[in-house]
Amino acid sequence: MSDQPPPHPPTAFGNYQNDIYLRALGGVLPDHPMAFAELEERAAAALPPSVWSYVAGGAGDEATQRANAEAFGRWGLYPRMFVGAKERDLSVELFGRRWPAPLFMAPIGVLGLCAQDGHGDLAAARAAAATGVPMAASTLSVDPLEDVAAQLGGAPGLFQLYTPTDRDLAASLVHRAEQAGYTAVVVTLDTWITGWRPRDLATGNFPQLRGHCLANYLTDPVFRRLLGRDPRDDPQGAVLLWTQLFGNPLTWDDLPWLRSLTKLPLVVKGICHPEDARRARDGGVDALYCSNHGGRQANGGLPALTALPGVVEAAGGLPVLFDSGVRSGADVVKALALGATAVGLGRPYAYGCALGGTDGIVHVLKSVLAEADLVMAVDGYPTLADLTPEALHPLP
Ligand SMILES: Cc1cc2nc3c(=O)[nH]c(=O)nc-3n(C[C@H](O)[C@H](O)[C@H](O)COP(=O)(O)O)c2cc1C
Ligand SMILES: O=C(O)C(=O)c1ccccc1
Repeated sequence: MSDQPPPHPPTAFGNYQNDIYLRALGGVLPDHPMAFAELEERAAAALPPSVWSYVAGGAGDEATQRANAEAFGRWGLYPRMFVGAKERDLSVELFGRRWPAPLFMAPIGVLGLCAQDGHGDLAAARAAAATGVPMAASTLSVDPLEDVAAQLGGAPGLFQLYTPTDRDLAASLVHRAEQAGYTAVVVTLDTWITGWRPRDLATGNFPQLRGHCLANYLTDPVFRRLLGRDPRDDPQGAVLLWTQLFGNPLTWDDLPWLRSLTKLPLVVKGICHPEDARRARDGGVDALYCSNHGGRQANGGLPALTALPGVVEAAGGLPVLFDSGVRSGADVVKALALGATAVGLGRPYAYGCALGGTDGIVHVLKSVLAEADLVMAVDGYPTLADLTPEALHPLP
């Protein structure tokens, strides 16, 4: 991965709208859905049922998952007039790189399986290359993290770490991410154990247990040493070893060790309580990531958007990444106004991947960015600095 910034001007995302209308004048309509509801419906039809239920499903009766998305409806943006927000600048500096917009692809473990060709992680990396939108690559990928990084084409990549119980394996994964050119390490804290997921339980489906998305382990020298033989000679043994190594119930005592693993910026994902935000900041992390894993892990939780302002306040100026329930450009703008530094898109880009691989993901990213840009234009917020909590009014 080169250090060159991606060749995308950090502006005028709204032009995607013009492109679509112009193509339509020539008789060509968009290949992919323009509304989230249709995107979801078509992805449901396109994906094998087991992949669909894994991706779309969540914990318990999915009340928290729904609440994540509904929370955006409880805020309204004030439109401001006579601003003349003719040019918008959505670019943001993060982890030593300039991002074209405060949007990134959240880590999605089974993304690989969402693509028709079975290589969704590579599709997402190519979509990052095509748009400049950074990708957070999951530990659980079909293709090894090095192969994913090789497709990023200069767009920033973040490596998401599921911290294994074996410290040497953790160090090896992080070292590989550094070598491959990722610009930050995101440690996910809320998934050392799998939440209660009725859809997956009803179908007895858990992709990793069937050996899917384990490439980062199978290619790892430490994992292979622990396995004691070539994983191809013992695929069952490899999955069994993975189940033993995957989930590490970390405590605050582990944070100094996590911090010592890398000089790259360290981000902790799953922070929703202000006290946790303060402790993580005091423990030397470089950024917080407010998320409830899209309601996949624990039902009965508060919407991540509701937790965001408390995390931002406790962050004391550290960047705060955010995801969970973002479905549109307007949602992105609201999360930014509530203090997010950058916003992660989750399921929607996985659905784009299901419908059209790289092309489908590019369409989803461009649509979300175009809407965010046009909301900022129409409502009179030309820069990210204009998006403050004062831009929002709570709805009854
Ligand atoms: C199918 C699927 C797999 C996921 N895998 C991971 C993962 O490997 N690592 C991680 O940190 N988060 C993972 N997440 C959580 C996302 O990063 C993000 O927090 C979540 O998708 C946000 O919710 P939303 O998609 O409803 O907006 C996954 C989410 C989905 C839908
Ligand atoms: O499905 C997920 O959300 C996920 O990230 C995961 C990964 C491994 C075990 C359990 C959940």
